[in-house]
Amino acid sequence: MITDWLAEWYLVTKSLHVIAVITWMAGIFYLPRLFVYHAEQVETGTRTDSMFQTMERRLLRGIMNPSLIATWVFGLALVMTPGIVDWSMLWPWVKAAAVLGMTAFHGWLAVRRKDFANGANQKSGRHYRLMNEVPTVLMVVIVFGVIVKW
Ligand code: HEM
Repeated sequence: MITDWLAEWYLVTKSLHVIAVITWMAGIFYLPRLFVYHAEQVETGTRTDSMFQTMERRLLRGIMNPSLIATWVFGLALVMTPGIVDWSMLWPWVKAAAVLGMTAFHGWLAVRRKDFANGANQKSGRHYRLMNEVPTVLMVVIVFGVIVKW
């Protein structure tokens, strides 16, 4: 049975989940910082502009997208592991909402990266600085949710 197998591998799955979370969050926090410098310091069409575009593309495609997929795959494996998630409690619902918010934020960053790649960014450095607070709040909610387990 798959559930027996998931129960046996629970701690390994959880370790892989946390590793994927760390690499995803590294990118989630760093990419908006790159956008701040890109928006404030770099003129469109210069060599520095194309260097920023390369860094942004590689961070998103090489690190963040695979990490998002791994976080979801191992996270859903944990959800299916017997005895781990009690849906009558509050925390799994709060975590689910915050994790969907984090995934939506990732999608927003991907769209903004395309704007920079097309030389069409409209947003200010201040805007990206403010948006950086979104994943911080979500991360606090997720970690307290999954560890304190209200
Ligand atoms: C993407 C969808 C996600 C799903 C389906 C998911 C689901 C889960 C589940 C079911 C557990 C096991 C809880 C337990 O063993 O008691 C877990 C553990 C954990 N998750 Fe997630 N998670 C997701 C994303 C995230 C994100 C984005 C973060 C952090 C920003 C995160 C941080 C953690 C941490 C730190 C643990 C370990 C908690 C502990 O050992 O007590 N997860 N996750």
